[in-house]
Amino acid sequence: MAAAAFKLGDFGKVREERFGDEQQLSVVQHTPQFTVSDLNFYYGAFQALHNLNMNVPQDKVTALIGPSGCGKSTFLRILNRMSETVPNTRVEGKVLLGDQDLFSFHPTVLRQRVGMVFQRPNPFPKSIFDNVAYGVRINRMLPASQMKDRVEQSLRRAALWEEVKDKLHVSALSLSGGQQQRLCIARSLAVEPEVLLLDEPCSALDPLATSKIEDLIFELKGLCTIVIVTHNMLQAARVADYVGFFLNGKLVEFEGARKMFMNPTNKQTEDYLTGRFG
Ligand SMILES: Nc1ncnc2c1ncn2[C@@H]1O[C@H](COP(=O)(O)OP(=O)(O)OP(=O)(O)O)[C@@H](O)[C@H]1O
Repeated sequence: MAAAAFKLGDFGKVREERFGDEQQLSVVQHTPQFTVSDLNFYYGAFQALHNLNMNVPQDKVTALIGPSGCGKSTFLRILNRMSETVPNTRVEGKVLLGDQDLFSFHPTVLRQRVGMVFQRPNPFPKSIFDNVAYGVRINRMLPASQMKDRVEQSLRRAALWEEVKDKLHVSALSLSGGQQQRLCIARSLAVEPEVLLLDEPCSALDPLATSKIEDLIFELKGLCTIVIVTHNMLQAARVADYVGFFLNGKLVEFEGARKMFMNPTNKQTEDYLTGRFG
């Protein structure tokens, strides 16, 4: 998808509206949630990621941007080991979650801590309540008596409670696309993950639903670490604290969002942001 044409000043206006007179963030200021060292990833003989090194800061929003096919989703899927579900793949290098080796976890345990929401909402063919309760139930995280509260809290956090509180037992498939996506976010939040990975969560949504999800991402800041892949540069400017720019499987630049959008270090980053390619 070609990026729309922007001037860096356009991003400055968006940042100011959303963040006011913000400080420039430096990556070293924050505790890393993920520490990525010399990471390579292969689909068969094809190398999709090349020697990635970065710290993804804890309890902040990090946006991953870059043209189609540059490896953003591959990287995101490594962070909760969904990448391993693709046959004939290989990973090299090191990723720490906090101070623990990401690859030492049992994937099911890891995915309780690192939740993921996909591009297209994928509710289960169950009631709204059962969708949200699903992960909590299968992981036996709570007694049944506390489930109602957890479901309500998760739906409230996903800004969906008011719209569904009177129909918790109807099928989730009867909800609109935007509501289904917020339901999937509520389902991920219900297990109280430390990290939420969002792979283009708004690409199938209309502007109103998109703006609700962006507000939600903004509100979740400080409660969990969010890593979002997006093709929408204005969306990245509206929600991100940090931004990583990928190109051809390499991480070209990783910066505080203000610096990235207003004064990128790399010429290729500026060309991508301003729509000269992509
Ligand atoms: N299952 C797979 N098998 C083989 N190659 C794959 C597979 N998934 C992705 N790739 C390749 O890996 C590279 C990176 O793909 P990836 O989906 O990570 O890019 P992306 O930046 O997320 O793209 P987009 O923005 O279009 O979603 C591409 O060349 C893609 O063709």
